[in-house]
Amino acid sequence: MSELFTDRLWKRVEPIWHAYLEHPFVKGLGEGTLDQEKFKHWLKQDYVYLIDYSRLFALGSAKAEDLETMTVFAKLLHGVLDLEMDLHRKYAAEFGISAEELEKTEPSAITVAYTSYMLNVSQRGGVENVIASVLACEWSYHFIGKSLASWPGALDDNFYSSWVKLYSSNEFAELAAHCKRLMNKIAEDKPEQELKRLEEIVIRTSQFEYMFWDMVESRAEWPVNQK
Ligand SMILES: Cc1ncc(CN)c(N)n1
Repeated sequence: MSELFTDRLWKRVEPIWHAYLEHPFVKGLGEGTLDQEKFKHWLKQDYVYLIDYSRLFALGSAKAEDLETMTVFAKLLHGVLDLEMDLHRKYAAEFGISAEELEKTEPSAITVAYTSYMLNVSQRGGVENVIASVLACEWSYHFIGKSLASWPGALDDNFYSSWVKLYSSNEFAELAAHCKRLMNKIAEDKPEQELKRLEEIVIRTSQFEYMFWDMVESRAEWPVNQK
């Protein structure tokens, strides 16, 4: 049996994704010691990130050439809007932040750069660009969730255990698996040159993921504050 495209991708992204586990923000989540002001920054930035991320699934559905692919993108869209963003809304309520307030968050420079990159790549290409753009996001969070779930105490009752539980859950695993299956199916008949191009999108988005962790750790917004 020939190698799956996602196995090939894994070899390229593995060093980047292992660096996430060494990142102070991610470590703080797993150890339950993360500064809540930093987490609040993640919560707000990630909420507006996920709004644009959802648009990608809607775009994937519109660009799909068959009903099966259209349905997978629709399931992924539902997964973000309901399952994942519900986690954000619940945490926000604990901070006394309403869903409306979350939605009004001003996206930071990195949030804009990351979502604009994915939207640009996806709008310029076919369904293969869309799935390559969204893959690292869904798959790497599940990788992080599963890794943190094996750390001592990460699933015990602490402020961040709901975070670890969601991203290591079977429901979230299924969303990541949908993305991987779709990526492999679409890659099946693609020439090497095209596979290389898709691989680069996955590497870039993996790098953006690291930059997003950095941004929330330092609570960065824009370099010059106008307020
Ligand atoms: C930045 C980012 N990347 C990935 C995920 C998981 N969907 C997320 N919520 N936020």
